[in-house]
Amino acid sequence: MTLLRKRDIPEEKYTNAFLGYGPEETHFVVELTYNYGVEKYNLGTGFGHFGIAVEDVYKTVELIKDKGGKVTREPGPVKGGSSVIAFVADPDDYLFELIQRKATPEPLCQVMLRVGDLDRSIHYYKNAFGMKLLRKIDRPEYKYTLAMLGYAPEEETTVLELTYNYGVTEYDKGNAYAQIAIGTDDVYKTAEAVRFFAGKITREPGPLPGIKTKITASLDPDGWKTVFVDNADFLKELE
Ligand SMILES: C[C@@H](O)C(=O)SC[C@H](NC(=O)CC[C@H](N)C(=O)O)C(=O)NCC(=O)O
Repeated sequence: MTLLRKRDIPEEKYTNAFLGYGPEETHFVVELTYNYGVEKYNLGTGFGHFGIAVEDVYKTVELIKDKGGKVTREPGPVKGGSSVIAFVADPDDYLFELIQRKATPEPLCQVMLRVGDLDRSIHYYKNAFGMKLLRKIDRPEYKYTLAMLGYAPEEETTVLELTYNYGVTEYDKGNAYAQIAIGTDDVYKTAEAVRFFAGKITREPGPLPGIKTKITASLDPDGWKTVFVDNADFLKELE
């Protein structure tokens, strides 16, 4: 990944770094936050991983090992399927799933979150967020079902991978993973849609003090947070 931007907000006692495979205007990026003096977080059990598409999982894992990285699952076909995958952990133990795919414009291809009722989540993300259900995979032998949701095909964009483990209705969300952010042309309408489809608004839509970018923050039926940011305001902020 490339370090795209770093900002220090001393008055709020944190520093952010934005990393990704392309500019923030067109790519999904990871926003890392360092809160002054906080060295350790609880990752909980609900957050799964970020997915990264690579052309050769075996070679990538060798490179990661050579650089002293931590491999938590050796490369090979996924249990119950044929995709070649591996898992690696970053220094804070966030998991990254490496997924073997042809070259793609968006290698940062998944955010995996565990949910307690897959149909409830699919209904919510389709209707409140306008996402498409791209794929559903049931692996009864491993007692889980996945749903891939997003705004474009998986080969082209980042998708939300929601995982339902049979019989598990709740997870510890910890205090490490925070949220995804999605662009919208109208934060007010988005907030209405969230409320209509039983999500919760935790920050009323409107401009942020100081920078004036309009945002709204929401929780899905499992309590996973999404911040919506006004597209035009965000582009101005990046200028
Ligand atoms: C692309 C898609 O097929 C995958 O890579 S699924 C990866 C698979 N996921 C799960 O097992 C989800 C259920 C699990 N109980 C959980 O909550 O994480 C996976 O991680 N497989 C591991 C393996 O070794 O194959």
